[in-house]
Parts: sequence; structure tokens; C-alpha cells
Amino acid sequence: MIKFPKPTVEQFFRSYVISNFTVSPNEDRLLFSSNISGTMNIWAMNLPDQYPYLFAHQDESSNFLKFDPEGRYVLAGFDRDGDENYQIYAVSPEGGLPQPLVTGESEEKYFYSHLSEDGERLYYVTSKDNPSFLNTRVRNLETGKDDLVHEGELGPTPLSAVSEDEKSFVFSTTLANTYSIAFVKTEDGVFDLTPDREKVHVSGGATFVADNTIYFVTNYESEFNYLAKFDLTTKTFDKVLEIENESIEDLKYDKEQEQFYLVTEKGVTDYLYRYDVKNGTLENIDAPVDVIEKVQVAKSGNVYILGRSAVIPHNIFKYNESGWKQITANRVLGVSPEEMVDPEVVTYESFDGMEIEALLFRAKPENDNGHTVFWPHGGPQAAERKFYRAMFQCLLNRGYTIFCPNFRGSTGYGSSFVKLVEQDWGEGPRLDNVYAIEWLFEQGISSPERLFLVGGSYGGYMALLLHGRHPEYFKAVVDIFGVSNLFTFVNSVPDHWKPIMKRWLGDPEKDRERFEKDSPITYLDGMEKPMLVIQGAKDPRVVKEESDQIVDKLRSEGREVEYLVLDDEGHGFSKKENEINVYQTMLQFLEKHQTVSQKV
Ligand SMILES: CC(=O)N[C@@H](C)C(=O)N[C@@H](C)C(=O)O
Repeated sequence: MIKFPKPTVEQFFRSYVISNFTVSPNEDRLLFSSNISGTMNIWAMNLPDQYPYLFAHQDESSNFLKFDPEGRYVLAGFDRDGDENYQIYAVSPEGGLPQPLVTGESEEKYFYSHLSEDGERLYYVTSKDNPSFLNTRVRNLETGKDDLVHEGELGPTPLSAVSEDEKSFVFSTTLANTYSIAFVKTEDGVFDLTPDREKVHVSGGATFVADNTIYFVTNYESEFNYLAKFDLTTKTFDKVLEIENESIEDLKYDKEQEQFYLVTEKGVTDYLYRYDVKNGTLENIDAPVDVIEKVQVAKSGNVYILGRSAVIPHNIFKYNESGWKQITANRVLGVSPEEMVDPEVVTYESFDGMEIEALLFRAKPENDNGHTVFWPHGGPQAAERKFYRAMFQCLLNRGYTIFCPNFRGSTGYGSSFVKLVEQDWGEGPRLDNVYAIEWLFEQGISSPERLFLVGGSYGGYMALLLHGRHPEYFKAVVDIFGVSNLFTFVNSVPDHWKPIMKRWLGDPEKDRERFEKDSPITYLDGMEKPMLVIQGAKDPRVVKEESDQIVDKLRSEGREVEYLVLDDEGHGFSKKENEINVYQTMLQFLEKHQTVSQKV
């Protein structure tokens, strides 16, 4: 019979992202944001089960999608070439070209917050007039009247929820990734949702279940987020539900059934639950993916999720009493999940005895080239989880094993663990990475002749720092938009990040010594291994200057550095041709620097 060859790496170049979705109020249409045509655009499917068609053409990433409850328009947010200056557009219900609706100067941001029940008043948050703390405004879409609702202070203060009567508003002020204060503004005054705002905690996910009752999640006096309630009549806070060693990260309310759908995070995996508010029962729902990125509950009670697993790219699924149904068929070109690599979850002991969890993707024996890619994740207050990454499956197909430690500072292991990276970017987390590398050597998984270092963003920072301080461990290094110099980074981040910089990173004056010690650029002499640097020119988080300075300095000293700049990308590669260029450049670079005797 006809025989087909094993999947090639090029097949993994052809997998697509779905970054967001929404379902129309009567569930006859699904909209999603995807790069299936090569650039990010909004696609639609008429439900149930119809062929996807282009709904709105803008060639840009969209950060939200919202149907008018009356079916007169669709709202969407777009930025430009990854600059993250999102602005709000309207699209005809037939689809077409998005029309600017709430927009301003190109450097201003306009984030969608809430649409009134009648679809006439649009609440949004903007950097205009308050770039660091943000203002909330409401635009009447009938009259065009635009009013200030709240002026942010202390930290960026987005609007989180609006009561149905539009008389109460929940805001949350971010003082750090691990510290945000939620409060409700009513006709009677302003009230914090938690008992003491001075205690460091986070609150999020505020939902009005009635005009006087707010449910939300918080880790107030706890390691993990739990479900809490604030009663606006009595002004009391109550803990409602906690799930041992799991952190509730998202909640969506089903008003008809009076139940919440909750997504919890535990290490590298998410879990889905249904919580019945009336009788207090909690039920686990077995989800079809390991990581859940968005949940929407329709009026009918149908639940829609967007998620992915290590071997399943982004897809949208529907859940009801009949079980799960996959709506989108987003898959890797001609490759089944069984032909990909699912990671093992392993643990190792770090320098101070702390246990660190990590993902180990072992190359299949028939592909194995003997080399390992060591991947410190970005964030740093994020985690490497069981989600599909085209880059990982490309590397695995080419025979690389991949190791991803969730070093201290990672999310998913409790709030004390997350805080360990604050004002310590380069010591504890670096040593966790060093101990991970030693563990790989002890286990016989890798050796200095067979180890590559690749990281993006904070992971790129860690790659640069490890390269500068421990070059003996690696064959070659790839830095993807990594922070190279803490002194320049701290001043170049977006304005609305600036209020959190002290707690997150520190103060360049007071912490001068530490900033010097923890800046990769201090260790240029150690950076003796071949290096590839990749950077988006429009990156607003880690600006191009971070990569330029390290490349310029190393080149002026005659070191081997390749530099790939993508002119129309930001903090990530959203355009398919750019992504393929990045993968090909990286694969060629690694191939060139493999140990000759190991080559297959
Ligand atoms: C403020 C903050 O934590 N931002 C992160 C989401 C982020 O973008 N960090 C960069 C540096 C990264 O590592 O991705």
C-alpha cells in the first residue's frame, strides 16, 4: 500500500493560534481571533458546525470580542503590529472592515470593560489623561456623550464589574502582580471588598450576582485564591469556597441556574468545576484540555471553553448535559496528538532544599539527536504549563529533548512561591535553573556538550544571565526579546507598569548594587558561546534597545552573535511568516552548533 513519511518539522510550522472567542447571545454564531490566514483576523462559524469564514479583516491581534445583545454590532479591540496600544472598533453584524469607535492617538490605550444590558453604554479604560493609573469612562453609543466614571490612582485601576442597575462599580488597583486591591464604588461611598487593604493579597474576577452581592476570588490571608463574597447591604466579606492546593483563577456565572463555573490552577494543569450557589455543592468537570484560557457561559447554560494541551493546539469546546463537543478543528498539519510528545512532570531539589517542579519533553527515540534545549519560561510570575507550543513540537520533531523548570517566582504553587522572585530576579531563580541543569547532568539526560539554552522575555533575561555567569554549561544560546540591563529595562516598560516596578524588580537608585549584579550586561566577558538574539521592533514590554545593547557590545568585542529583528512584531510573533522565519533561523542555528559526533 502507499506509505507516507514521518511528519516533517515544516508541518509543525503550520499550526495556528486561537487567541480569543465569543459566542452570540442566541448561540447561532461563534467569533474567534486567529492567524489561520497567516495574520491575526476575526473568523466566524455559524453554529452548529459550519465552515469558518473571515468575519472582520484588520490583520492585527484582537484583545476582546463582544456581541451587542441586540445584534446591531460587534465590538473588537486591535493594536498595531504588536504595540499593545489596543483601541476599540465596531464591526457590522454582517462582518467587514472594523470601524474606529473609541480610539485616540497611536500611543494611547483603550481597553473594553463592560457593555450595558441594552448595548447602549460602553464602559472602557484608557491611558488618555492618566497613562500610569488609567481612567474609566463610559460612552453613550446613541448620543456619543462620553463621561469620566473613575480616575485611577496609586496603580493601574481597571474597571472589573458593573451592577445591572449601573449604580455600583468594582475597580481593582494593581500595586504588584501579587498585590491588588478591589473596591466597590456606590452611591453610598467606596468600600474595599477585603477587610484590610494593607495586607498583601490579590483580588479579581468580580461578578455581581445581584445589585447588592458581589462574588470574587482572592487570596486574602491565604496561599491560594478562593471564592469570596461581599454583601453591599451589610458591607461584609465572607469566604465562600476554597479548594485545597488549587488557586481559583477564573469564574463565570450562570444566572439562570445560580451556579458558577470555576477554573483552578494547580502546577502545570487547570481544572474545571461547577459550584452551586444555592446548595453549596461543588462538582469537578473533566475538561478536554489541560489548560483553559477562556470560559463563556451562555444564557441557555451551555458552557464554551478555549484551551490547549501539550499535544492539542488551541480549540474551542462546548459543554452541556450531553458532555463535551469540539467545535473548532484546529490541528497540526497531518499530525495526530499521538505523534507528538506529551511531557513528564518531574521534580528536583534546589540549592536550599526547595522542591521545584518541571516539564520534561523527551524526544522520541526515532528522532532523538542527543541534545537538550533548556527553557526558562517568561513572566517571571507565570509558568511553563501543559500547553501546545509549535516551537516545542518543532524542536522535538528535530530530535531535541526540552526541559522547563518552574523555578521560584512561578505561578501555580502558592503566593509565597510567586513572591520569591520579587526584588530577586537574578539569584534564587538563577540557582534553581543551575540546579535543574546539574540534575539533568546527574540523570544522564544531558551534558555540557549537548545542552542548548533558549528563553524568551524573562526567560531571555535568564538565558543571558546564565550564559554570562555559567557559560561552561552550554553549547550555544538563543535569547528571544530578553531583558539585558535592569537599569534601562525599569525605565522603558509601558507607563502603566511603572507603579509596580519597585515591588516587582526594585529601585535602580537604592538597589544599585543588586541591579548591577543581576543585569546580564554585567557578564559580557562570560558570554563566550555562540548566540542568536531575536527581537520584535515594536515590543512595548522588553524594548528593542534591550537586545540592541547586548548585540552591539558583544559584536564590538568580536563575539559570534546573530541578530534577527522582526519589524512588524511586538512581544511575540503573531504573523505566520515571521513565526516560520524565527523557527527556521533557530533550528538552523542549533543545527550548526550541535556536537558533530552526535549528529544523526
Ligand atoms: C508586569 C508583568 O508581570 N508583565 C509580564 C506579563 C510580562 O510581560 N513580563 C515580561 C518581562 C515577560 O517575561 O514576558
